[in-house]
Amino acid sequence: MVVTVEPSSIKGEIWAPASKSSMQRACAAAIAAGGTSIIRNPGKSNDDKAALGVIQALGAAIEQKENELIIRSSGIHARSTTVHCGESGLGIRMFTPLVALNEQAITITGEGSLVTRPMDFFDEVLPQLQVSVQSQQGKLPLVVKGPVKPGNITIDGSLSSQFLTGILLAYAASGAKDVTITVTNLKSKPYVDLTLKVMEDFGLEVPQNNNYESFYFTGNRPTVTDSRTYTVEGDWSGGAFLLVAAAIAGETIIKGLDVFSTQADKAILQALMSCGAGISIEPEQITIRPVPMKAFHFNATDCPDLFPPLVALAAYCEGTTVIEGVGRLTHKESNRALTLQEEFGKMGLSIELQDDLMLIKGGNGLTGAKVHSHHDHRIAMACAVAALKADGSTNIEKAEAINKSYPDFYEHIRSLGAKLNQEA
Ligand SMILES: O=C(O)C1=C[C@@H](OP(=O)(O)O)[C@@H](O)[C@H](O)C1
Ligand SMILES: C=C(OP(=O)(O)O)C(=O)O
Repeated sequence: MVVTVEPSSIKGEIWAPASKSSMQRACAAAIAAGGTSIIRNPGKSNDDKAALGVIQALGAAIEQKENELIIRSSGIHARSTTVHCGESGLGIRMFTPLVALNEQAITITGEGSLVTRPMDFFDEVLPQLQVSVQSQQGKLPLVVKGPVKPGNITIDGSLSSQFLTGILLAYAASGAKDVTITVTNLKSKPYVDLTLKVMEDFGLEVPQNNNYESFYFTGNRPTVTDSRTYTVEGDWSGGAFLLVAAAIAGETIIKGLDVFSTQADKAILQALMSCGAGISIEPEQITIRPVPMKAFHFNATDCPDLFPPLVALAAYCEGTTVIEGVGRLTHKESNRALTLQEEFGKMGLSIELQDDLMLIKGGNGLTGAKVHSHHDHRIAMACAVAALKADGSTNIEKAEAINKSYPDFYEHIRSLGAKLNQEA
């Protein structure tokens, strides 16, 4: 699909979408905790749908109601020998240790960019938990045969926090007792906070967190409840595109973003404040309007998904913006440092990469161009937002990539007045 964005002004009020990080964790915690879980504000992105498919394959029953889901679980008992994780990095890394709670061999597959993303972690770590694993030299498909036997282990957290999220959930689900997960060089720490928060919300044991260096399970699960209700959080990652669109293209009120959330991408607020954006934060809503903005410095090491919206923002900030954390971008849906450089380059933006730093020379205006998403949802959304104030129209090829996280994105910005055209 090609989406054409014409220069536009936006105005109005919009609700942020459901967070796939919150929704996918809720699916995993619901099956791990057992009993009945009512999930309010469920997400409907492709990654969310994949998570629902995985827990069904692992034995959960799902009932769809209007704006809520009911998940019933009697523990993790696979009813299929294949589990499909769609294109979700979190999905495969979080669910693989849970799949490995089963005794039978199960094949774990995925699609799109997921087939080239690194999974070597499992080759190294799962055998230490008595799980046999086969991969294609660290890539999909994986075949795992458990059950996981939790023990004291040391894992590397430098590539992704998602593996730790999976191990934490699997340890909690299997009643790990008196064991410690030691983690070296953990990145994306707030995502681990979100995991621990969801574990707490579903009544799983939350291990003692020793400064993100080790996590200790006593084996004492808090009072077990048979049912609970969980509301999926509004998404700061998708919401960041709405906030940046407003800062660039017109006064907008964004609702549904919890300023007390543990989501990593809430840090977009710091960047907006550093560049002098016209922002007003209230408990129920954030209002943002265009004012002249200046270049800023920002460390995105622990919130790498903010790079694409930050580049769109920096393009409209006077001077050279510096963003740290480029090394975190290599293994996402695309190699995002390079795709941002290439696609924004077509719109006339200069982006330099110096080791872990990205330097963006903003404030010179952008030119509409023919760009490509590289099948990466965040690249498509960043280009669409930046195109709102470019000179001339922008065509985004493979624009449907947004379905991975934010299927309503184009509808949402259109409802605010953006001039968009979609062609099959
Ligand atoms: O746990 C999560 O929900 C995620 C963690 C982050 O990955 P890394 O831990 O690999 O940085 C982030 O980039 C991804 O989009 C979602
Ligand atoms: C990298 C992302 O997701 P995942 O790793 O879960 O595929 C993302 O949403 O930008």
